[in-house]
Amino acid sequence: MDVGASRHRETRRAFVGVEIKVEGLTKAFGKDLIWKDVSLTLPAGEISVMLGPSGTGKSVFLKTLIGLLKPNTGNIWIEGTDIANCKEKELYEIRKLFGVLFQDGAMFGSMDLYDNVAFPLREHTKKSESEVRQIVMDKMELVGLIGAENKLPGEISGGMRKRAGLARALVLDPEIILFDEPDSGLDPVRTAYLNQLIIDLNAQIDATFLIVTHDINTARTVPDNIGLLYHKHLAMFGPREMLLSSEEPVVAQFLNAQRVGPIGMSEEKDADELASEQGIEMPALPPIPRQIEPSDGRPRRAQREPGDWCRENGVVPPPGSFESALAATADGAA
Ligand SMILES: Nc1ncnc2c1ncn2[C@@H]1O[C@H](COP(=O)(O)OP(=O)(O)OP(=O)(O)O)[C@@H](O)[C@H]1O
Repeated sequence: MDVGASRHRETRRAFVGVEIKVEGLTKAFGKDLIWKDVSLTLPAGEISVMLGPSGTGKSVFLKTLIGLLKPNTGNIWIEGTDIANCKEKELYEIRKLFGVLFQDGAMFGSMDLYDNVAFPLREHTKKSESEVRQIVMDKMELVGLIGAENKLPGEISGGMRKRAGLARALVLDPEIILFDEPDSGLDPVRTAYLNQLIIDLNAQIDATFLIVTHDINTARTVPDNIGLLYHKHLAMFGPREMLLSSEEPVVAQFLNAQRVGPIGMSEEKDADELASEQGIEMPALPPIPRQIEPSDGRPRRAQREPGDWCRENGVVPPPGSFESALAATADGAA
């Protein structure tokens, strides 16, 4: 009998995470408008990614979702509470649903990884040290850090720090996990491992994930949904296949990392540059890659069959879409 698999089954929860419904959200700092009228729903238990050129307010969006920043107008509904307009006490309660992985892991430099991961438990619960130990070791195992408990954050690599930050974000069993650029500063191999870890984690805990990233490969292969902030508004938000098959110039340019299109060096291209591009066609959309699947082969609750959304919506995906990585490699080699 596969003991690992049965233990895994037991740890999968019988419920899915929490939906976040954002309505007409606007944020400005003084006269400086960051984004306006953002509306979207992060579906319960699904993985969503928020993309956008630098400075478009992705981190501000994350901080607003968790109530660290107040929007000027709009609502953020979580389990029947509008956290954009609720009392501090209610916000405090709702915040307990969140786990956040900050960009640099946000570890205390003087504490070893064990104490860093144990910190929220010691701070926010009355658990005994033996219970704390069990939870910390469980989460350290989940992120592959067993054996590194006594290292200081300064003694480990950036990838390990992120995983330690993730273990700490998990100790209070969050229903929603926000990842602020989890792949920043990581090499492509470490990013691939972290992306697999994110998928495996979602399969296991069914929480609602929102990832802010600049990494196009992450955006194309990890999430169930993609959003794009651009020019002070939400250009588009929807299922991954919808955005990856979209010909909308801003979406197609950003998701395919192309130079031709409306987005320029300083976010918007100037009129001359755009005029010189008149008549230049946008390159054809590349194939839609397959979404990363859990490493144990069991589908996530939110996972859909490759091409499902395109079929349901009568969209013909770009040629070569959804071929398995192996088939694509074999084709390339032929
Ligand atoms: N507390 C604050 N007070 C005033 N302005 C702020 C504050 N926080 C962020 N900003 C401004 O909001 C804008 C958006 O910042 P934010 O960090 O959210 O962008 P981003 O899309 O996450 O960028 P990047 O991709 O480069 O990390 C920036 O112009 C920033 O200066």
